[in-house]
Amino acid sequence: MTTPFASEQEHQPLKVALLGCGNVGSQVARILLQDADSLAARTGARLELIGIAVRRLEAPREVPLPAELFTTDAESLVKEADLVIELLGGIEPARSLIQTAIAHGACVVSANKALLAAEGPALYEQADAAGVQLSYEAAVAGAIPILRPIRDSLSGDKITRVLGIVNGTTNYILDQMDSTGADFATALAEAQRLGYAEADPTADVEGHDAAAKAAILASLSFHTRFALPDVHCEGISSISAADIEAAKEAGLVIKLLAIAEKSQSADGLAGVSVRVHPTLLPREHPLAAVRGAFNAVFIEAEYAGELMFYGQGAGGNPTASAVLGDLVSAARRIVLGGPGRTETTTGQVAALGIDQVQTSYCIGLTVTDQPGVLAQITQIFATHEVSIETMRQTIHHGEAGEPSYAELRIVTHRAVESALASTVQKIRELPVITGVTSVLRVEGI
Ligand SMILES: NC(=O)C1=CN([C@@H]2O[C@H](COP(=O)(O)OP(=O)(O)OC[C@H]3O[C@@H](n4cnc5c(N)ncnc54)[C@H](O)[C@@H]3O)[C@@H](O)[C@H]2O)C=CC1
Ligand SMILES: N[C@@H](CC=O)C(=O)O
Ligand code: NA
Repeated sequence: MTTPFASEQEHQPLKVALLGCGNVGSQVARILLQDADSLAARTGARLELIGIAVRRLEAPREVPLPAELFTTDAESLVKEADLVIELLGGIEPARSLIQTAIAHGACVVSANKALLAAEGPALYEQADAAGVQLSYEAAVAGAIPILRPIRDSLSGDKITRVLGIVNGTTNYILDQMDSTGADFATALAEAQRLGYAEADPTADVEGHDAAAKAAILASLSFHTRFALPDVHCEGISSISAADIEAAKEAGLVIKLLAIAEKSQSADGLAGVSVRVHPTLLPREHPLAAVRGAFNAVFIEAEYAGELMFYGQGAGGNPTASAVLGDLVSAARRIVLGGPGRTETTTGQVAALGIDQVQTSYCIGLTVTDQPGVLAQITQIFATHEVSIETMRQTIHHGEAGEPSYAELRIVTHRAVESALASTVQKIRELPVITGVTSVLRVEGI
């Protein structure tokens, strides 16, 4: 019986350069060395790790690796390689080193969503022109195979909507706050300790990491290059314990979602809305069950219907799994020959601004407890053509002469964001309103 890689014995080893030896890089190096035989069998050529670019040769390392592999000369290392794995993070020198690798004919594997969201189109074009592969499965939802299914398995379908929990750190924080009552700072510190968070966790907490992933997901799903400025981004730093508690009472859960969906602006322009923001979901929604640092991407496609991809979106080993999958795939292409995968940009749809988004909203208000208050509020909703789905009122009776007040939680039908914003603005101006405690978007109701 012949193996698919009859040339296995003959093909010369492929030289692999690794840039970065942090959480992910150290695990990639370990697996490349430890699983060298099985990787060679699957690839048809040995994947020979020729060097690891680091900042300091003597830095203490949690994963023991042969000292002779370390170098501080990333540039020279890249020029010798057939395959380059970029796990430095950040824009520079990652971008220049990837450009050098491509110019020298190397295939590149990267997990750097920040770079790909900012500079992806230029890099893909350079790679296409050079006939080499630039792969980045690890950049979105870590270990979960999601980019390849969107690009390849669903290439005969039409994706209409993508909803993703694509940042493990924020999902971990929100889940800890929801399930254990942990405070924000403690949950964040634990996510950092577990290796989920970015070097600067602001990128996680403020939604920038998820926004970069949303741009990549939207680009592949809608065959159009979306970049970071196309993504509306709100993080979770304004989510309070009270918001979590109120959501719980209403049978909802707060998740930071990356959303990319086909939509239409008020004036009929077809486009795609790409956004990241805290979102209320019913507790029975499949994404509500995604706990801890896990990620999941929920896709709606015209023919496939609903699909959900679930798994570990962060951490050294899970991310290394996706990196190595890309590496083996790129190496096989070198062994077998043939063209690499290319991005398609045939969609050319417009990115819609956040003011044109249509979704449901949950608005928390505190109001004075007096006759006619609800009528004033509902009148404003009616004037702005925002339809109310449910309204819940809790009266708090004042103690020791304090006046009583009411807490209102109003959930709307789908409404246009700009109309909702004007509604909330007018409500704030009502003398009977003592506070707008939260305005959160709702999906899945
Ligand atoms: N940690 C995770 O769970 C995931 C990380 N990623 C991405 O993978 C990449 C790597 O992430 P981590 O390993 O977590 O980061 P890290 O911060 O643990 O590792 C990066 C390493 O690169 C080194 N480095 C930075 N600039 C360098 C330079 N100029 N020369 C030599 N070394 C340099 C740093 O000293 C550090 O050791 C990032 O792009 C990140 O966004 C993607 C998915 C999940
Ligand atoms: N910091 C990111 C790591 C993976 O991309 C996260 O928390 O998900
Ligand atoms: Na992935």
